[in-house]
Amino acid sequence: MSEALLKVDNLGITFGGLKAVQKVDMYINPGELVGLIGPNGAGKTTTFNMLTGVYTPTEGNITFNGKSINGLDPYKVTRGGISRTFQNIRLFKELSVLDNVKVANHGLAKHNLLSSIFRLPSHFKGESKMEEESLAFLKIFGLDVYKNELAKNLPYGMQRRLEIARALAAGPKLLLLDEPAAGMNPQETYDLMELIAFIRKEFNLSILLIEHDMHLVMGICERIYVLDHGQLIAEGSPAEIRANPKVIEAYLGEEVTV
Ligand SMILES: Nc1ncnc2c1ncn2[C@@H]1O[C@H](COP(=O)(O)OP(=O)(O)OP(=O)(O)O)[C@@H](O)[C@H]1O
Repeated sequence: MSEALLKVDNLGITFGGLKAVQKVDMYINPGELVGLIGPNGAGKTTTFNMLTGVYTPTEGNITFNGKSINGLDPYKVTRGGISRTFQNIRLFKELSVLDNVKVANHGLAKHNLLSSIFRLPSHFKGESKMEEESLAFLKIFGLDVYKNELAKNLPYGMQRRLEIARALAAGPKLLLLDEPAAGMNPQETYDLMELIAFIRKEFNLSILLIEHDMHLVMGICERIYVLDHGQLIAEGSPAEIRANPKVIEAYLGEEVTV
C-alpha cells in the first residue's frame, strides 16, 4: 500500500479557553476522495485552516508528502501542493474570470497533465502559454464562455465553480473544498459531483471535502471522517457512516437517503 499523502496526528487548536479541535488523527492516500462532515461549529473549517497554514496548531503534527508542514505560511503550503476553496466565496470580484485563474496559475505549476488532455501545443511560451492553460481550466469547468466577464457578474453557482478552477490552476496534489455545493440547486449540485469526480481522476488528485449535502458526500466520497465538538467521532465508508449510531445521534438524525 502506498504511503499516505497527508497524515495528521493528534491535531488540536485552542482559542482562548475553547478547544476548537482536539486529538484529530487523519490520513488521505494519493488519489483518495474523502469527506469531512459534522454539525455546525464542529471544527471542520478550523481543521482546513490548520492544514493550509492559516492557523498554527497548538498540538499535533501535519505531514504532507513526507514533510511536516506545521505552521508553514499559507503561500508555502499552496506552493507545496495543497490548494483550497472557501466556504464564503473569495474570488477577485473586480477581475475577469480568466484573470482569476491566471493569478493562481502564475508560475506555480507544471501542467503536463493539462497539456496531455488538451494537446496544448508545446511551443506556447510565457504569457500565452499561461493564457492557454488558464483557458483550458475554464473549459473543464464550462466557464470559458464567461472568460471576459467580471467574476462578480457570474451567477452564484458559476462563481463556486470558478473558485475550484482557480484552486486547481495552482497545481495541487491535494485539493480541499469547503462546502463546494453550498447554495447550489439540485441540478448544479449533481453537475458539481460529476465535475469533482472528473478532475480527481484526470489530475490524479486527492480531495478532502467539507459538505453538508449528504447526497453529494455519500455519492462521491470513498471515506468519511465525522467531527463533533472538535473531536473525531467516526471514520469509515459511506455505508458505515450512515449506519453509525454516534453519527446518527450527533449529526445525521434518523435516516439519510441517497
Ligand atoms: N479564530 C477563531 N477564534 C475563536 N474561535 C474560533 C476561531 N475560529 C473558529 N473558532 C471556533 O471554533 C469552533 C469551530 O468552528 P468551525 O468554523 O471550524 O466549525 P465548522 O465545523 O466549520 O462549522 P460550519 O459547518 O458551521 O462551517 C467554533 O466554536 C468557532 O466559533
